[in-house]
Amino acid sequence: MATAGARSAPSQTPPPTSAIRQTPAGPAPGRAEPPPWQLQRDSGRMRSSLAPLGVPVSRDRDDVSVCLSGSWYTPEACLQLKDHFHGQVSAACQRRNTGTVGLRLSKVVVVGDLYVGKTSLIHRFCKNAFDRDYKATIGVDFEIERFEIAGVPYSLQIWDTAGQEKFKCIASAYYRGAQVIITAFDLSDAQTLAHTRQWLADALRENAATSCFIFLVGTKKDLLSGAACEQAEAEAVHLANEMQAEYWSVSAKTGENVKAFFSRVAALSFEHSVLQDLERRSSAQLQVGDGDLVRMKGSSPESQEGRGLSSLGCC
Ligand SMILES: Nc1nc2c(ncn2[C@@H]2O[C@H](COP(=O)(O)OP(=O)(O)OP(=O)(O)O)[C@@H](O)[C@H]2O)c(=O)[nH]1
Repeated sequence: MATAGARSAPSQTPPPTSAIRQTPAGPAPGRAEPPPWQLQRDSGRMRSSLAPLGVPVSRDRDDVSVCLSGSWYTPEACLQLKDHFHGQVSAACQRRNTGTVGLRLSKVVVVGDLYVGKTSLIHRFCKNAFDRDYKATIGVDFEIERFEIAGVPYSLQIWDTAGQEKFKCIASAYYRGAQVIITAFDLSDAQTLAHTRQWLADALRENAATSCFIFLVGTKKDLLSGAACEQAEAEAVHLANEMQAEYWSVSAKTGENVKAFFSRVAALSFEHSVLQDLERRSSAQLQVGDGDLVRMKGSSPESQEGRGLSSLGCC
């Protein structure tokens, strides 16, 4: 991935109660376990194409607890209105029965026009930094963010893709396998909102819509206020509904909503990953126990019906 991580010199001049809150660092000895819906973000990360296992975890934990709802978006702009994880997910977390979820990376792909602030959004979340200078992303770049959700380790691999047309074919090669698609636009530039349809269509060409969470994110919220902001957000919510996406407004400059947004991304994709894993394991068990899979040569299923083990010559 020769182009990953590169930034070029500037070639051109982005249920209705809040439950995301700061919590103290992970449970100290003797402290009560966090409730199952709590999520703790670990600021350990890496910038390379190495596999996720063994990614160093830094000690400066920046913990957040997360629930599945938030108050900064309207219910119409929300994918799911619920306060807690699915019952099976909570139970699996409590029993530490989340299979390989903690070992895998969930892929998040961020797409959108050039200059809308994709890199800035990711940098604000992963590095808590903001750069006023524009350096175009060349191809793709990625960050890995590690979380602990309800005691289960969980990692997001967040792919930053180039918005410039000339890098589009490189970037689109990395869309496949996304669990989350974040389509970003600049709240102060209506054209970039209109282009999100095409960005989403391109990302969905490589992914099944039913297997992805789709987010529409308005960036640079700090540049708008009052009626202009309300109007831009209303148009975005309307489009988000069409796209079956969840809408968020953020500012990488001020940090507004950035952590809450990624916590929401992590919570939804974590829940989905655990449910998928439970389903996969239960269907694998069914197949092992399914008598149809083992059949005596030369005999029809009907002729075997009603036979006990002794009639098959076992005992
Ligand atoms: N005021 C303000 N400026 C922002 C914000 N986010 C990004 N910018 C600025 O917008 C410009 C473009 O930001 P980038 O994050 O590089 O944009 P990008 O979408 O990654 O661009 P490409 O890599 O070309 O696709 C930079 O000058 C940023 O400083 C924001 O929230 N508020």
